Amino acid sequence: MRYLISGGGTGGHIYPAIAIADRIVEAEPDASILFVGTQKGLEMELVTAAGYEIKPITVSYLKRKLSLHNVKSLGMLLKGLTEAGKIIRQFKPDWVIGTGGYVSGPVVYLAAKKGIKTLIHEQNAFPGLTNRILSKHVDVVALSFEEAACHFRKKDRLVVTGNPIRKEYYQLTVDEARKSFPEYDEKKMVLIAGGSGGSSSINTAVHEMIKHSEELPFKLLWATGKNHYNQMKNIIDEQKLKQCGHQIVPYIHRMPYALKACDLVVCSAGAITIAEIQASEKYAILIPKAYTADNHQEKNARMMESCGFATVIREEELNGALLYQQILNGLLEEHQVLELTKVRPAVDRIWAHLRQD
Ligand SMILES: CC(=O)N[C@H]1[C@@H](OP(=O)(O)OP(=O)(O)OC[C@H]2O[C@@H](n3ccc(=O)[nH]c3=O)[C@H](O)[C@@H]2O)O[C@H](CO)[C@@H](O)[C@@H]1O
Repeated sequence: MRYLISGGGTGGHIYPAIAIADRIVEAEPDASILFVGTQKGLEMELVTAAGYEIKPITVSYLKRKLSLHNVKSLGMLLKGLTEAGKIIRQFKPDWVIGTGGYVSGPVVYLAAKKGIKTLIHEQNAFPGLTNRILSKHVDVVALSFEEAACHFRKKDRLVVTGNPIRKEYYQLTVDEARKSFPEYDEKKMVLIAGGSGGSSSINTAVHEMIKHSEELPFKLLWATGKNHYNQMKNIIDEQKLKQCGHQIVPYIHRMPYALKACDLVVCSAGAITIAEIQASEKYAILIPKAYTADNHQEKNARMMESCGFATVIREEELNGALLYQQILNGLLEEHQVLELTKVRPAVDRIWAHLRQD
């Protein structure tokens, strides 16, 4: 079978698409898979690194109010629809799958109009605009949370699958993962990341905390986010940081290993990151990004907190001293983590729907 997959913009849309592709290939090794993204998006790098072919189309996001930007975006959307149409005609997919982000809009919409089978996946309890529009046209709307259902009108096509994550999260052992990080052997390893784009509030608090980094009883693996990296490197004493055994990087490419190896995670509360933390069986300090649609990151974080799997710090109360204290508490106390054996991987549920024609 032939599968065209589109999802982009941020890691939270791209990694689920890769996880679904990996599951398809596992079940159907001779399947043909092609991704569609935008030239500027993170998807070009991440999808290629995962070993799949990706073709670009031209699209841009729409602002919620009238603006010159929207006039330009509509022009780009028309161009994107033409380009998506050409890719669909040439590739002749049996299924078209969208995992959100505005790039998936024209691809999935055109495929549905042409009568090709379509599935979209929504990662959050509050669905994104592209998926809400597409849901009226597609065959299957796969949800990660039951709570998302009330935002969709056509209930007959909704299925709850959970969030698909890459299989390494279920397969890696802590011992295997730790071999990739021998430098953290004698102190606890704390992983810090602010989602695929990084978080300036987390970076600022970490910077405040590491001013006295030689005294910290743990070592950091700190991903600043690519756009924040140069600025952070300019204001911290990187040499001193290194001497104390901490690492600062723009982006962690081997996140399954880092998450499995670490003793504690500090991160923002994107839906995919949370699914990965659960699968890695780690306790987390979650700092939800405050400006997300319907404040969905705080809802994700509170759900983890209410189950006892995380401590939540709101961005407005975050500072270096509080972060330090919560990391110490997180490392010292015994915490409960999700029992993985009770969870059926979401990719299996999604695959079950793709298999039914
Ligand atoms: C600001 C915003 O609206 N963010 C949204 C976006 O975030 P974002 O892309 O940050 O989404 P997530 O936190 O869910 O996922 C980030 C992904 O990037 C990976 N990663 C991250 C950092 C790094 O250095 N290396 C790395 O590999 C993580 O392991 C994860 O797989 O999509 C998510 C899923 O739709 C939403 O829940 C988030 O609210």
